[in-house]
Amino acid sequence: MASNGNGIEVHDFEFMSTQVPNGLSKINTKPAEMCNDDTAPAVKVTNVEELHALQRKKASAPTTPRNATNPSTPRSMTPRSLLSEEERQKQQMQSVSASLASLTRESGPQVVKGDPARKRSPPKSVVAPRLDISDSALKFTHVLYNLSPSELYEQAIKFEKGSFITSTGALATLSGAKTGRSPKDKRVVKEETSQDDLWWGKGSPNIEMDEETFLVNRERAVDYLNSLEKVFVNDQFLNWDPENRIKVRIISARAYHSLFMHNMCIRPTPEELEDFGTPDFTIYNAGQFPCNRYTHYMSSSTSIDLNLKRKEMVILGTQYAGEMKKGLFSLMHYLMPKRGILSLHSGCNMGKAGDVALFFGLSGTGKTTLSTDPNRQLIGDDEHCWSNNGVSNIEGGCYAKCIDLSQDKEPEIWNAIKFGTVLENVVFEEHYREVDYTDKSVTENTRAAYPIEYIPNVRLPCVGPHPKNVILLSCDAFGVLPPVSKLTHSQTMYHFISGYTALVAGTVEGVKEPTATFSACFGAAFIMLHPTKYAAMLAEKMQQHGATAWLVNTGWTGGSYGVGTRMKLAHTRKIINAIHDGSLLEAEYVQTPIFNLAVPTEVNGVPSETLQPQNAWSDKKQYNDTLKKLGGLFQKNFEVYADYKVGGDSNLTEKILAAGPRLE
Ligand SMILES: Nc1ncnc2c1ncn2[C@@H]1O[C@H](COP(=O)(O)OP(=O)(O)O)[C@@H](O)[C@H]1O
Ligand SMILES: C=C(OP(=O)(O)O)C(=O)O
Ligand SMILES: [Ca+2]
Ligand SMILES: [Mn+2]
Repeated sequence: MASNGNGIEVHDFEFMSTQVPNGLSKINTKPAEMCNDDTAPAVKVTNVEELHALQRKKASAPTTPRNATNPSTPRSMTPRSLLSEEERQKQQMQSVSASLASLTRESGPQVVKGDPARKRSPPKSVVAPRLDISDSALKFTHVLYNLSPSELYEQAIKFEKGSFITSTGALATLSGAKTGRSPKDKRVVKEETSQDDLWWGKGSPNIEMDEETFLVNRERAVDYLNSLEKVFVNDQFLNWDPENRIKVRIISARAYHSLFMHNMCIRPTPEELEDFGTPDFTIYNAGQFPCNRYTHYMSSSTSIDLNLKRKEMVILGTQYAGEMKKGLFSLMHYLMPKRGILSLHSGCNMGKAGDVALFFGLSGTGKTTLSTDPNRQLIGDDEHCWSNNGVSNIEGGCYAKCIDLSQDKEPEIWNAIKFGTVLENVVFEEHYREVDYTDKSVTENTRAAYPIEYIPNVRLPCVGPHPKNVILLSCDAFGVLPPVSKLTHSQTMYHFISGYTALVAGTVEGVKEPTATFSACFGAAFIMLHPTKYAAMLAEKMQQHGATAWLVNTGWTGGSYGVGTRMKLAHTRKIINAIHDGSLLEAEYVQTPIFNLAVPTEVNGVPSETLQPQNAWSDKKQYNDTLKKLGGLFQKNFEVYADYKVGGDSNLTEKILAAGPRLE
């Protein structure tokens, strides 16, 4: 072998070659009539740019499939409206420019659609030229509008630190300093259109803010977003009930946030996107950019501000994506009851016989895990509406906890963690990018957000008939609540209003004492009206449709946290199966002390001795003391509701008060 002088190796043998003056051999090209493998015609381009342009076919982001038989709805490329494509795009960008407009300057920012990295010629403005020129007005903000998961992956990986593709194809991301919601930093504007309807004061999640302060924060977010070279805009829907669909626009600074909402909201078809028009609600997510602590009402550098009159939400100083999803849920908790529709913090699935079950519960109690069931169609894992027509999912995706996730115990969720899924704050092996779901180094609240159709037995559209069973999930770390009990109508209301769960205090070594959490309607952080309003609606709907309610403890058995163990998921699933198939309704029941709960003596597949919690405890005195202690916590929590009426029926209120634990 020899070198040609340029460091390139030249093979010093001769094959059909002729010697040329510089000593290098020239290989003869084959005659045309000889056998040639290269039968495909040459590409029709004149340069490499054109070749690369060919690689990318014009289309829009994937939509949420509308039915189960055809999950991949063909993407029509013919615009339905009479507007030219150019005119339509212009209107779209004018709408985005209006959303991003500063309220203190003359007109909206100059927005231009597309990735700044791909532009070669100067962009054309979509807003009229103005006289009061400022630097911010001269600058273009590039709008990455409803990008597809692939495009969002590329943006995240190129520009956002901490973004990686895992071994199964998911996008691993970091949410920064905040790895959970910040309920103490949530503010709701007190304004004349909604203030009389909303729940204010003790126990309420709605901490007030005035209209002007909202505008200060809005301006801060808008200025921050416009100062960026590019922003992500998602135009999507909430609610599978077509009559009560809400159009939402989410403006964010990160591809991770855009992909998260792409997965979590309902994805429009190209036709729906064309007709999108003005959104009903807009989120300005400034993410890592903090609020100004000198601003009135601010108690930290994080602020999540909801303005029902302006139909806007501003997020400053947190990148936790769940804040957007749950912010929209708060909005629905205001809008839907106004239309006589009950909004529910619950999972929902449906059996082959068309029997629908709701799974209420606070964070981590099992809504997502238990509504994802191979034998039943998934309607949704977290947010639903119950109208006169039945139930509908609000969202287009699921948001599962992944701590200790195993393929064995939760195969459907495991398999959903693939290309397109956002994995938040998980830890992975650095070379193969295999996720270690047991690793809590970043947080215990690791999450996966995936489109709902990633669960194979999804029900599309995500709607169903009136529920037959209502399951109240409680993760009782005290270990005294029975694994399952059947509730009376008034007990259902008592436990729904109480919204009890007790999780272990944290991951700190040696923390033994569980802390009780009472969260009205199993979602006090998201409700907008007084809890009794939702409770009255639930009571009425359950009675009207003859639904049965159950209290299921997915928490501890055989002792409190530290002594006992977590209820086996396999056992909880057996219990849930017995609820679904109707067999539990036929069972024999015994009443428990203090809480007076009806507990079945047998459940197929569950050891009978675990059904009565006192049997599972070795220290009976400790069991009794713990049970009394929990009863006392329930009573104390309920005191504030003693003065409220549930619905028009004063009898019901009395019955609810009597349905709680009795300590004698
Ligand atoms: N017996 C059980 N029932 C339900 N979930 C359980 C049980 N034991 C352990 N788990 C775990 O608890 C977590 C429940 O979380 P998830 O279903 O996401 O809650 P939610 O959707 O209500 O916030 C999951 O990580 C699940 O694996
Ligand atoms: C995203 C959340 O939902 P959940 O834990 O109920 O699944 C949350 O409460 O932050
Ligand atoms: Ca969940
Ligand atoms: Mn939830």
